[in-house]
Amino acid sequence: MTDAHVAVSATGPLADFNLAGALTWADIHPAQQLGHLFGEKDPRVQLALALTVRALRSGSICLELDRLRELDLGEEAVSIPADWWPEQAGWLDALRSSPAVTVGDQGAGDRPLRLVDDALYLERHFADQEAVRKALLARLATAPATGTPEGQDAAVDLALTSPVTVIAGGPGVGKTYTIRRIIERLRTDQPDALIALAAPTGKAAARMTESLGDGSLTALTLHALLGWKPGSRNRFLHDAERPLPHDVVIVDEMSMVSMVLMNRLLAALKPSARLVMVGDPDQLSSVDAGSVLADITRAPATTGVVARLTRNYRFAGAIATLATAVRDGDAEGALAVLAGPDAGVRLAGVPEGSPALRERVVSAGAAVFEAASDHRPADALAALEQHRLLCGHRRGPFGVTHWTRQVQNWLLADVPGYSVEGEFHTGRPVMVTANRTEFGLYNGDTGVILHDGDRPRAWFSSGGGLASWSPFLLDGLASVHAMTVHKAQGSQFSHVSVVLPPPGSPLLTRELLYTAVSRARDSVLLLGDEEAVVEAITHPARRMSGLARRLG
Ligand SMILES: Nc1ncnc2c1ncn2[C@@H]1O[C@H](COP(=O)(O)OP(=O)(O)OP(=O)(O)O)[C@@H](O)[C@H]1O
Repeated sequence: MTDAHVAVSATGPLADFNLAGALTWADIHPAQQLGHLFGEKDPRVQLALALTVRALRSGSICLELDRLRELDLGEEAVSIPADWWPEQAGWLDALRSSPAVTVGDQGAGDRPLRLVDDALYLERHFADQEAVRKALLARLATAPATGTPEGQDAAVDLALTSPVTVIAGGPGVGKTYTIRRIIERLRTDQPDALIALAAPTGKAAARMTESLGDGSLTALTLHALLGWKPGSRNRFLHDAERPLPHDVVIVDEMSMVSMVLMNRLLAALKPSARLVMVGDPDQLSSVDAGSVLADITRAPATTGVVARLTRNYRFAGAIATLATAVRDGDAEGALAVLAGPDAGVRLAGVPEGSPALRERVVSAGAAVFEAASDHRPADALAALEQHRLLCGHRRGPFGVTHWTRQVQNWLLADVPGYSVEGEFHTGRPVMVTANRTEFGLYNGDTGVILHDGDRPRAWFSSGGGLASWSPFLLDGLASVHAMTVHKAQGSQFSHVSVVLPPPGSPLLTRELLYTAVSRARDSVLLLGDEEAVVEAITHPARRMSGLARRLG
């Protein structure tokens, strides 16, 4: 392999894992630094550090040494031969006696690594997790003693009194509806309470504002709420010394909140403030490391403050049955729904040759193109939301890049008058790839190109209305004939088609399939074979994290 990532100076296990594609220079470099700075020459300790950094990159807070086989070593990694892994007892001993490792949850934390419950952390991430744990336990200690709250009424009652409330449930169970009821109750019962609404992304915050809809409260990103300091990654104006003034903070789309951000949020709440966390713990977790919502809802300590919403008010039928089977790990049930009489859910083989996919993509693309050509922006945007092609991968034959090109070719072949001449051709669906708050646009927002005479304009739905800008001002627009499942999180479409990652892909997980399926309102077409479906359902992407266990 002649990859720029190959760490030429590595030797021993680091070099082996590097050549196998499981560790890159970014993982190995800190391990080598450890050798220089702490005199730690034991290759097993260096390997453990490199793997911990690697695990962080795929979202794990720590490296659980007894779950190494489940470690996500990336898209390109070949499977690691069993005899490459150091023998575990000896490996743990080497870590325990290393000058670079603090052992146990006490102690100064002046070493770069920490070993707790046979899980290895970078000290900074252990500190974040520990701070989150302690802050949650302190809040739980003053929570009212209830049984297991279930349903919307219990959720509202809890949010009115408990220092911490979790409202957990899938799409359409009334999470937004319940937030609205909480706000109404607060306004009558606790009219002096200062309320903040927040979400992890700009797009989610904009959607929260819109769906709560009376304009009296605006949701902010968590970064904006906490007073992010430009140029710093995770430093904020509000912290324990300068807490937020709010009495109640309601955070939506909690599944996307990382451990470090959760720590900053908890630190910035004044002691009397109540925190209401809303989200779907079964969806994909944050881009940054952590699986905070899933951890919190799983820990026995939080049973009394997690209100689960299960009744679906939006859709019944095959999509809901499929989503539930996927979530519950019921592969047989999922295959039965896919093979059943309801055409709303279907499994089709090899995507390239799938006439069903081509038909969906072309009819959706044609509708967007027709409306754009007739200069009907509202119709073009509505048509764009009718169907979305989702991929697990970005690159390769199952990825967004390949499928964007494929869809374009289908449209060129099948839609009369369709042309891709010029960068901003009529009907091109575009996606904003960075927050552009000056335009009211957020990373992940989608729009369509229309023409005013010969000038292209990019049209978006914005704040309940329509808005358009010159696409040249919005640099970084991408074509959105296909998008990743990750990017689609928080959005729904009438019809969804999903190119499944191939069997063996580390991205083929239960959470990915559940998130993809639950984006659909009216129909979902899965592209892949039964093996891929079964593999996804039987592989929960359990990120490694000590939070659930240490919360108790
Ligand atoms: N108790 C209820 N009575 C009547 N209608 C309800 C109730 N709860 C929710 N709904 C309706 O069901 C639909 C879905 O609710 P809502 O949008 O709040 O779900 P959600 O959990 O926020 O979904 P998503 O996560 O997809 O945003 C909405 O139209 C809402 O008005």
